[in-house]
Amino acid sequence: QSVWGYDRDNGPDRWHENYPMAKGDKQSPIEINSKDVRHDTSLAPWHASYDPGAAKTILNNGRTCRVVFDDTFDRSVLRGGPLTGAYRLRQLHLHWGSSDDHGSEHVIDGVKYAAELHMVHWNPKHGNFAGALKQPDGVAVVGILLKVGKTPKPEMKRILEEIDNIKTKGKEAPFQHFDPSILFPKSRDYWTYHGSFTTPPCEECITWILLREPIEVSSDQMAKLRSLSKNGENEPVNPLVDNWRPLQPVKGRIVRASFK
Ligand SMILES: NS(=O)(=O)c1cc(F)cc(F)c1
Ligand SMILES: [Zn+2]
Repeated sequence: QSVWGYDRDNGPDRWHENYPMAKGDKQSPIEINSKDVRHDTSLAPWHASYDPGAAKTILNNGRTCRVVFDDTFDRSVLRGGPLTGAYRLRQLHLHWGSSDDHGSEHVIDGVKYAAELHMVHWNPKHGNFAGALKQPDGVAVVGILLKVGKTPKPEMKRILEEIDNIKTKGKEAPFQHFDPSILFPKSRDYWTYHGSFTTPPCEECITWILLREPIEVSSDQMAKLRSLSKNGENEPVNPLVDNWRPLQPVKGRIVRASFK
């Protein structure tokens, strides 16, 4: 029984065999087509108030690089936008490609970005994260697109500097005193739609808040991400790349924009 992944024998086309939700009609990611987007003037701005002390560790789980936060109380929260109430920051992670011309999960008017960063928050009215997964308003993910450019965002350095300590699957390192809101681009413009986890169990519990403005990383920083291995330290190196899910059918969903 092979655990899910992104290879031929355990990849996105086979996830539905163990995770039936993968064939649902509110799956993510999707392509954002500006011509189909509706500008919703009633959409409020979103606000993140994160406690840098909530950051705990960074780990390589063989499928992504993930930073974990203390979410035992309303310590780092996301409010506003399409959301009702305060959602607690639980973790952030990334998806990226094997080269700079692809790797993001969401695609914007046909454009693929080198990577996509997800900040995962859950609604404490549902008790715990596992309970929130079962609710349509259970989880909110802020998605940030990463593009390769000449003026990389210095704030990304902190995460990428840690990569050397978590090269192989299962490696974890302390990651403290980190406020992820420094990663946000200048503009707060966003698209929002209702969708799912882009990985198993593919539960349809996510209010996506996808930021319109990408942040910049350098090609060297992308190479650093690609130096992570899917395998453990005593196994052959298996580059952790292309951990993105292909586009899923929109199935009539409306994507709203906070901007004109
Ligand atoms: N990629 S994603 O943001 O939909 C996601 C969120 C999550 F909480 C756990 C996952 F495994 C994946
Ligand atoms: Zn993700």
